[in-house]
Amino acid sequence: MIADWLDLTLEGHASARGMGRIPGGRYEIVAPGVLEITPDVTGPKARPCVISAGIHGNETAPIELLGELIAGLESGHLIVGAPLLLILGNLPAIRSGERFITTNLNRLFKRAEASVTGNDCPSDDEPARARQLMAAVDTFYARFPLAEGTRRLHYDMHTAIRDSLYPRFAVVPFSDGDAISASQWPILSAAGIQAVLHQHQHSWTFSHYSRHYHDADAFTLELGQVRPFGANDMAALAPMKALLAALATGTAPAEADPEAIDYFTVEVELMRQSADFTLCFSEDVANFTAFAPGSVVAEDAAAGPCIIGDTPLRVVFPNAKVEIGARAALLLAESSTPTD
Ligand SMILES: O=C(O)CCC(=O)N[C@@H](CCC(=O)O)C(=O)O
Ligand SMILES: [Zn+2]
Repeated sequence: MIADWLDLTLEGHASARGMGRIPGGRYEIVAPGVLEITPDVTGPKARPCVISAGIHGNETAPIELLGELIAGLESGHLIVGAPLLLILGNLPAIRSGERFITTNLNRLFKRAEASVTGNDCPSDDEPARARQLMAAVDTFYARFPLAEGTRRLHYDMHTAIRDSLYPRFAVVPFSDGDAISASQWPILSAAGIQAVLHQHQHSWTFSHYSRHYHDADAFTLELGQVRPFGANDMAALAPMKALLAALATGTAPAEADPEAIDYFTVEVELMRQSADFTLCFSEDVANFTAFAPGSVVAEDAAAGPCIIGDTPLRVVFPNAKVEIGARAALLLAESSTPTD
């Protein structure tokens, strides 16, 4: 029973391997917390989809969404019609309700460097998990060749630490390859995504991995704010749930006006460079808050002040407590188009 797989995985009792049937297809547990589902017959809009949650252990709404998807597939309410790789990311962190145990898993998705010795990580837990997940994604995408004119897909679902002027938004990882398929914007709009920000440089996140190495349409999706299990506003995520159902059944997702989304590009990736680092605004400043030219947004003993230049910029993911050398905030400019 794959619904049990989710519970047992979260409780730490799941077997590492196992396989069986669900209505319309079969499943295989290919690694702890990694479930591959293969349809008997692919639907008209099928594309190989990686859907991941819990890369940060305290971000529970995406795990609830994944659970609802699996329950629908197992009960036959949804008939699987596309190859799926469903992933629960950082299992020890999910069990302890922490963002991570030793180091941020979502910065380690870089080939041949996940065992990085240079990141001062005292344990191999998260680097080992990154290697395992990269291998699972590689195997999955290799197993299912693409139909003519289709792209691979990866939605890596998260929730944000802070409140946000746009509660649901997508991060588009940087790529020097093909642009994201234009068809994604109306689909994300219908799924309730309100803003999109395009990264301007490599970031070695999980979604970046699928885009950079596999040319997938790949996104980090921020779906509300961090809450404990049971305290999430799942009603606000009903359109996202419907999108996941369409992907899983290989049917056409709903579409809405892509101009309902506001688009941004990253201008500055603010890094914490010293132990003596502070953000010059309060904890309750929401994601996407704009700072006027001349505003000092951070002070760093090594790098000096970070001052907004000639145009206003919006702040996203501000976090003064990140490891030294890690990203402490993104500063965004408004953009008129969704292309990257
Ligand atoms: O709210 C925050 O400060 C962090 C929320 C979060 O985990 N965001 C992802 C974004 C990944 C990306 O840039 O694509 C992260 O920081 O890993
Ligand atoms: Zn996250």
